[in-house]
Amino acid sequence: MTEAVLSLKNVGKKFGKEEALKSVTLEVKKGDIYGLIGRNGAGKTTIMKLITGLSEQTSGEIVLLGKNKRTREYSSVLQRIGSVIEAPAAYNKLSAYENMKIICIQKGIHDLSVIEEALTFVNLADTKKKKFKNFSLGMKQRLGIAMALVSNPDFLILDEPINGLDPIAIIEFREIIERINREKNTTILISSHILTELYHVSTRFGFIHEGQMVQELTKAEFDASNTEAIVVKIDDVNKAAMLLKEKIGDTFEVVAQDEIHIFTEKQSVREINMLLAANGVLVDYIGKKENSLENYYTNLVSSLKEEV
Ligand SMILES: Nc1ncnc2c1ncn2[C@@H]1O[C@H](COP(=O)(O)OP(=O)(O)OP(=O)(O)O)[C@@H](O)[C@H]1O
Repeated sequence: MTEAVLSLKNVGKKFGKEEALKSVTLEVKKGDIYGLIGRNGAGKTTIMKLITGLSEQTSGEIVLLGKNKRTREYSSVLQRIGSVIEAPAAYNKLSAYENMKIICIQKGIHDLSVIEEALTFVNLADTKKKKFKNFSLGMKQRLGIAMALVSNPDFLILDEPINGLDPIAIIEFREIIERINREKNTTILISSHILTELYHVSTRFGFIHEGQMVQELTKAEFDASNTEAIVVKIDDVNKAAMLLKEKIGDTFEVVAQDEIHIFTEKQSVREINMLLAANGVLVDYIGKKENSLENYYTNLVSSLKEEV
């Protein structure tokens, strides 16, 4: 079984009377890129602050790299993690290199070659004297990651790093995360409410809602439970269903008076379209429904509301 880098068991956190976390159980395994998914205020930052020792849990157990948070050894394992929680903290008037040098001094790192290496890793090696205050948001986020990388962490924690980035910066960011995970063998915990992006980058997901862990699942499990479908909207659903039954058996579902979802991989969009059109069924729409983390999360959250 793959080793757990982090586990939370029944962790609760209260701020006064408000319960920000209610008995959260979560496990990040070695090698994971774990996507922590939740709306604003769901409790993502609170979890990250508890792990990094910026805040104390009210109840439950946190074990990081084999050490319980309630033991003294926890502070030593914190040195093996890197984190960017909320905004990356850097001096506005200093360059990327100068900011990195300060981090190295703070962390007691004498070999300054790590700076160049970390900056290269996040595509910031060419920023020369440019000051932090003049960086784009994407550059700021990447510098935050470079700062977290100087100590070569086993585990990297990133709180909402994609927020506010433009599409190109998001792709660049994704490539960097994947490279860190692959080339440095770093396990990564990343939170976001931009679910399409988390879908691409993560290998495992945890859905958090109103301070509770609703579900954890791997990307493979998610994909298996979200079969792709060909969606057709037609004028005559009965006739279309009859034609489809003859052609592909029961691998379709009538979901509305004008809509059918087809689950077989054997037929292409083009073949289905031709079958329907050739038999006089008018097709208003035909296309593929992609796996959507967004839909999955929305359905999960609304099913919770129905249970209440
Ligand atoms: N220091 C604090 N004092 C009081 N309440 C707090 C504090 N920090 C967080 N909370 C509350 O805890 C809940 C969870 O907040 P948290 O910041 O963890 O959510 P989040 O999922 O990270 O949201 P966001 O995406 O907006 O950052 C919220 O209701 C928030 O108001």
